[in-house]
Amino acid sequence: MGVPAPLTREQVAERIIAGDNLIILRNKVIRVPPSWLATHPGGPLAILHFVGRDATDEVEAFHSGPTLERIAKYTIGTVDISGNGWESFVPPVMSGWVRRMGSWYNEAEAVRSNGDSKHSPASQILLVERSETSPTSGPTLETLQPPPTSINPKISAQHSAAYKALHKRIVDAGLYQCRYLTGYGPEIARYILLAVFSAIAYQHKWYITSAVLLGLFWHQLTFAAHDLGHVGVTHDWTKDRLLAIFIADLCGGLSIGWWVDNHNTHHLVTNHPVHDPDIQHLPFFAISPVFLGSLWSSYYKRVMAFDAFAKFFISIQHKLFYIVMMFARFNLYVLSYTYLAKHAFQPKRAVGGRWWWWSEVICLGLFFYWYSSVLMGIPSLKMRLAYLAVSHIVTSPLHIQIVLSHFSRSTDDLGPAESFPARQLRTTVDVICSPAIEFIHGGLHLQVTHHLFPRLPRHNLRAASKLVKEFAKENGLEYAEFGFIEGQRGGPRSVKARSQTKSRLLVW
Ligand code: HEM
Repeated sequence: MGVPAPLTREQVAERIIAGDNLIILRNKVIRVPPSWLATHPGGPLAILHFVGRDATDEVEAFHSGPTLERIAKYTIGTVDISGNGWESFVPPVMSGWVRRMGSWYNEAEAVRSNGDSKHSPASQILLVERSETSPTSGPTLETLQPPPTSINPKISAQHSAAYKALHKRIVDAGLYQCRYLTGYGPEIARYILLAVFSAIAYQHKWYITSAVLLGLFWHQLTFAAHDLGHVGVTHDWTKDRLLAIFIADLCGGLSIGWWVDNHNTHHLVTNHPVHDPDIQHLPFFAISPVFLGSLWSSYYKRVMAFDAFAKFFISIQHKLFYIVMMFARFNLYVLSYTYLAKHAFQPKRAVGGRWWWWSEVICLGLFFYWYSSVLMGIPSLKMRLAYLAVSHIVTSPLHIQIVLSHFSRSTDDLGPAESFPARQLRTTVDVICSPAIEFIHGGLHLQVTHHLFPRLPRHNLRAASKLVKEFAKENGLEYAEFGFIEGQRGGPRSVKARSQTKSRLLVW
């Protein structure tokens, strides 16, 4: 028997329309079984956002070697990627289509841009609440066709090839190796010192000092939880997750499961107004540019209303920026517990089973026990409230930094033709800071490199970012970076600029 002929674009499209989740990896067509969608450790949306697309760079960035071999076992054929590579389709989920009980369901209506304008590129597809007249039968070939784009497929293929070469340089330089002693040793010493000094201050009844130190402890711990959530420390899912549950849930009161789920989606559709949950977090819609029109969030499965309340807060969002950031951690509690409640009866993931859910619930219970005991041990109500507020407000530089890392960058959707590295460099920015004080930013100031290589241990990001800068220069891509203070000036200003910009949706 000869080698089967590569599948044509039409054949791939037909199978997607028939309900198959096909993704392209190098020249292979991978069919992800429906059962795997619900149990995928990276969540179903990670896969759904790549149906019909060349997902090689994303998949190789997010999976370990053995997992990549496992993924290859789902190959059902090949495609011809000579020339400029595979011309990606628009995944059905990006047009509001999902499969439920084996049938297509239109959960939101896709609004395609009318063409290039000051406010939206021709490639932009947003989602709005579905109307009575929304189609019900399923996506069509037309739905899958990519919108017009300014992206040159030849350049995109070059970026992608250069990224693969860069990834190899990073692997060959040993930058995936975690330096436990010299890398994490000082971190662990810092966490212990902050916790111990906070306890000592508390015992001496220096409550505000204790609250500040506790806030600093949480602030620093977040970075460790972040690395563990990316399986970037031991590179073993179970070990990293157990450590992360201890740090995030028991010490910090936040769900690591919630964080990993939405954070991975954020990494894959960075800054997309309707698909990136990280720019939709703040119930204080004011900060987020996505609320400039009533849109549908494919992650939260709800309409983000552009109502009178939202309009008012958008008009003053630049004034509220720091106030909202001061209390951002409370919002993370809400998101964490809602996530765990929603996932109580969901099918167990392929890695982690149900134990992760129970461990999180138990550790969160223990967090509430120890933190409320701390508060109740303070004699006056006024001081208790001050302790609660100060310990949370001290963590706010973290939230400001994360917001700056993405909100100051483009939220345009340039369509599936844009390469993974080009998209990450366009939507992400570094905060410049000296190595001596970079522990304050926890490695996340090197956000661009982190986004290109999410599983890299944080202490190797600086070395990797030198290679990324060379890559960006050679490929004519902007590597954006600014100082933290400079970013503060630009950050709230850019938020203000957005408040004054008309809705992208309204412009259409
Ligand atoms: C048949 C297809 C797939 C299989 C078998 C698979 C398997 C896995 C496994 C076993 C993990 C746990 C981490 C690891 O062992 O490396 C994982 C995590 C993940 N996968 Fe997949 N995956 C598939 C497709 C995809 C696709 C198409 C994407 C999108 C680009 C994706 C994105 C992710 C993400 C974001 C994570 C989380 C990584 C992290 O926690 O840092 N996966 N996947």
